[in-house]
Amino acid sequence: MAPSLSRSSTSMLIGAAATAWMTGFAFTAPGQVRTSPSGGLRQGNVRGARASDVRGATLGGASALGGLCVTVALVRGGKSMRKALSQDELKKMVGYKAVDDYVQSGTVIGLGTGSTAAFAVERVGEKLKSGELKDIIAIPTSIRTQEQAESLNIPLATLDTHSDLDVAIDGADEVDPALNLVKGGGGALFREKIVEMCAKKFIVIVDESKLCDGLGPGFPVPVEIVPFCHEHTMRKIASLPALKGCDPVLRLGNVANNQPDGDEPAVTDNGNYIVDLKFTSPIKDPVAAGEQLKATVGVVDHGLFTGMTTACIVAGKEGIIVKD
Ligand SMILES: O=C(CO)[C@H](O)[C@H](O)COP(=O)(O)O
Repeated sequence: MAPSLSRSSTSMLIGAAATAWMTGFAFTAPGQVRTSPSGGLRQGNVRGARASDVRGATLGGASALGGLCVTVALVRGGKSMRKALSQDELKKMVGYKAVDDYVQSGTVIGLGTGSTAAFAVERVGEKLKSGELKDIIAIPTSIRTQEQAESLNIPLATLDTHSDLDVAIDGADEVDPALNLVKGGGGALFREKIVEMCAKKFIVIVDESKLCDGLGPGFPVPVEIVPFCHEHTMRKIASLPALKGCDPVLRLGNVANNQPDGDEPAVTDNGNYIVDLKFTSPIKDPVAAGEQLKATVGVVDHGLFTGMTTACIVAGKEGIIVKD
C-alpha cells in the first residue's frame, strides 16, 4: 500500500437493516423505523423479547456507554422498550460488517489484534464454516490472533509465503479526522504494521469513542523498542523535536494493555519492550513524529499509522458510518 500523507475524508451513513441480523436489532437512521422483510428480525433475543415479537427498531441516542449513546427502541405487543447496545455489541457490528463488505473468497487477508478485531476473526471463521467463504488464507498479527484463528480452523500463513494481501482488518486506539491512527494498545503494533502495510485495503473498525481531533492526549502512543539499553532509547525518544513534551513510560506487566499490572517490563511477541508516550496536547505533525521515531536506533516501530487507512467503519449513535 502506498501511504499518502493527505487525503480527503467523506462519510456515509449505512442503512441500518444491513446490520440488523448481527445483534437481533434493526438499525435505522434516527427518526426512521424499518421493518425487516419478514416483518420481524431474523434472530436473537432482546431482554426477553423474541425476535419475532419485534416489529421495528429505531437507533436513537439516549443512553451513555463509555462515551457512546446508542439505544434501540423496540416495540413488542404495543409496548415500547429501550435497549442500550453494549460496547461489545458495537464492536461486533463493525467487525462483522468489515468481513461482510470487504472479504471475498479466494483472497489473502490480514487479521488484526484486539477485542474489536476478534469479532472480525470470529466472522471469518463462521463464514468459512458455513461455506459462505472459501479459499481464504489469513495472516495473523499476533500470537493471540493466531490462536483464535487456529481454534476456528482458519487457514493461516505468514508474510514469508504471502507478501501481498487483498485486505487487512484491524481495530485502533485513536482515529483522527485524516484517518491517521494510534495503534498498539494491545502490544501488537509491529506485526500489525508490517502486515497491514502489505494490504491493498486496510479497513479500520472502531466504536466512536476512538475518534479524536488530534492524536496523542487521548491515548498514549506505544513504541516497540529493543530491551538493550532501553532507558537510553527512552531518553532519546523524549528528546525528539516532533515529540516535544511527551512522557515516555515503560509498559509493565501484561503486554496486551497499557496499565501497569506487573513489576517486570512487558514483552511483545517479538521479545521487545513497549514504551507508552503520554501527551498532554495533540501531536502537531504525526508524520514527522513517526519518521523521527523510526530513525531512532533502538526503536523497532511505533504505533502511529499514518496514511495507511483505506476506510474506517465506526459504530456510534448515528448507526454505522464508513469514513474513507
Ligand atoms: O492496536 C491494537 C493492538 O495492538 C488494537 O487494534 C487496538 O489496541 C484496539 O484494540 P481494541 O479493539 O481492543 O480496543
